[in-house]
Amino acid sequence: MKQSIAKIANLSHRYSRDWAIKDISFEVTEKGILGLLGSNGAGKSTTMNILCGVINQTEGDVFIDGINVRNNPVEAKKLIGFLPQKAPLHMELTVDEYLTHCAYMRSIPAHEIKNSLDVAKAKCGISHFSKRVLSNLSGGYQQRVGIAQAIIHNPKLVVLDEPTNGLDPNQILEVRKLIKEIAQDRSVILSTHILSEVQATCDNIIMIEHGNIVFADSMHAFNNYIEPNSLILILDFIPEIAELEAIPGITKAELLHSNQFRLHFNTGPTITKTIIRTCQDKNWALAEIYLEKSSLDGIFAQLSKKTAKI
Ligand SMILES: Nc1ncnc2c1ncn2[C@@H]1O[C@H](COP(=O)(O)OP(=O)(O)OP(=O)(O)O)[C@@H](O)[C@H]1O
Repeated sequence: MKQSIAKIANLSHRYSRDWAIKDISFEVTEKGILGLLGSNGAGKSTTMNILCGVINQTEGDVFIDGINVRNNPVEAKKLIGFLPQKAPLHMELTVDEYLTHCAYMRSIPAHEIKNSLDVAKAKCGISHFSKRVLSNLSGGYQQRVGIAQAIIHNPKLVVLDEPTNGLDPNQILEVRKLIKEIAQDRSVILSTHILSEVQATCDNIIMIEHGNIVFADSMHAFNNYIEPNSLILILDFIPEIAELEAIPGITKAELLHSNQFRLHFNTGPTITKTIIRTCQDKNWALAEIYLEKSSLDGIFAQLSKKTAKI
């Protein structure tokens, strides 16, 4: 069984009047990537800031490798690397100057600093930019420098708050690949409001909404739990809506464009086989059929319905 590296117990936080998170509990296992998914304002940054000792919680406890972050922040922070939503970069410094500064901030002994820089830069693929001023790097490379500062002291846990925000599609793929690499020998918590980010990167997922956890399990369990319930059907022959709704398992059919329909179903995704067979039998000349992926809002709606049934 995997060891736990972080324990978040009954964590709540209130900014002046309003609660941002309420009674959140979860554990982070050693190695692998945990995705913290939630829409804007759900409470992700608040959770991460408390976890990393940036702000103090109103209630509850956070333990990193058994160390209480609130009671012993200096020791706990030695085990954590943090890349906040806005990377703490000093744009006027070169990569080496900046990372050296970070190494001093992390109390790395002077004789180990060069090696720490070399390891972090090699891991993040930025060794060739050592002398480059940060403001002259692309957004993707600046983010790599942000990740390098988070691993400079070789922490057991790395916390990344929306690490691919603002990057172009190629940079997103590269940063995701880098995150997977750094998670090979430590735990990573990654926060995002993008479901596909978690699906592409994470082993486990925690979904948070209005400051509460609404789902916590493996990615595999999540994908089984959240099944699509609509599909798009494109036909060369246009049947009546009533004929589509007569297919067993179809609860509703909508005409989207001239020959494109959205079908809602209450069976599993194998409904597509029934539809393909019906199209053949009725000569509707099937051009295309595909399941629709649920949006984050749709998933929250599905989750709250399922949770209400439990
Ligand atoms: N410093 C603050 N003072 C008052 N309220 C705050 C503060 N920071 C966050 N909040 C509120 O707390 C709630 C949770 O915010 P938080 O930033 O943790 O969410 P988030 O999931 O990280 O969202 P985003 O992705 O937009 O950053 C929101 O309602 C937000 O407005």
